[in-house]
Amino acid sequence: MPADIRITDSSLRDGSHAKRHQFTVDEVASVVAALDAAGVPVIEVTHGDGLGGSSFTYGLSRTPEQELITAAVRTATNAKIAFLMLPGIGLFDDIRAAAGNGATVCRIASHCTEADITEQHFGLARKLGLETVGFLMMAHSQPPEALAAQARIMADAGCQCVYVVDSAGALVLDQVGDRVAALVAELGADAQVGFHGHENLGLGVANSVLAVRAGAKQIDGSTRRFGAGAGNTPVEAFVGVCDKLGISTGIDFFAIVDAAEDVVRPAMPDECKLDRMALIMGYAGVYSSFLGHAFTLAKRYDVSGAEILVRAGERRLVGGQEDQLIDIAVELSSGQ
Ligand SMILES: CC[C@H](O)CC(=O)C(=O)O
Ligand SMILES: [Mn+2]
Repeated sequence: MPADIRITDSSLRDGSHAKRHQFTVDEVASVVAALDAAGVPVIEVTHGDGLGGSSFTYGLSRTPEQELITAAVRTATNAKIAFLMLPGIGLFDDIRAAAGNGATVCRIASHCTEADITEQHFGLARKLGLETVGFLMMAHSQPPEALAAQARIMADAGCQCVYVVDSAGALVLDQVGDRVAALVAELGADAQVGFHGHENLGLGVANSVLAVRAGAKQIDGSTRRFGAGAGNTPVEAFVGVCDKLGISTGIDFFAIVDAAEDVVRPAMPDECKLDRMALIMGYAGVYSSFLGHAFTLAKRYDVSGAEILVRAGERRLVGGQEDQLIDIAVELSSGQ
């Protein structure tokens, strides 16, 4: 029996932000082995900012991501290995390399008003025979109908599942359902709809359930919430909730609970916490991957990390504008 929904685990990609991109091959292999054994159907492995993200601006990787992808592919017996790429950070050749190393799901992300920058990348991915997923990031910042129009651009370019991506963990309950429903109505049989949640307001699981009720067929999470900000929708909790609601995921609850505790937690530098800075991100609508940057800048310039995030929210900064966090920190340190 096919599962009702397909879960993609992002611990080894969104978790890369929380790990400051320091994954080793051994960590990736052990996490993939445990998730695969628990029945997780798709596992995403890439630098936190996607292919090509290893850089001074986004954070240098300890291990080249293509080596991590290769190790994941070698380890998985059933799970598909996915990678993320943001046009402008990753290049066509990065997609070709990931495909050559055996990854089969290509996830392409843009800010949620800029889907047109993904068109060529979806074209290449389909030509390479990859399954395609599109990410409309910072989805809280646009109303349902605007997101649906952007989803249409991705689907027409060859995207097979468009995700509503709550990058800031700012969406609340029906705000998720309304957005997912708008995409489902727009895309019909042309593409599936997915949801990617963050825990910054503590709603990852509840928001994901509402996404499924509105018609989402693919849901992202991270085991042990290992992700940016307060982390992602916890896969193990979501699987347990789905079991109780009669939504089949194909993942064994007890096996994923053990994987979370025994394998994923030891690979994490710290728990992903619902603390002051994470809550502010959810409340102010700030990109979750800014957390580590704000933390580092707060220390370097001796200013409040929370205040950096509040100003980032006021300026409506989007992914790729990490350098503007430095401007904010400098302003705060000079009393502006
Ligand atoms: C930098 C890409 C970003 O982390 C993608 C993502 O997971 C999100 O927007 O939530
Ligand atoms: Mn994310």
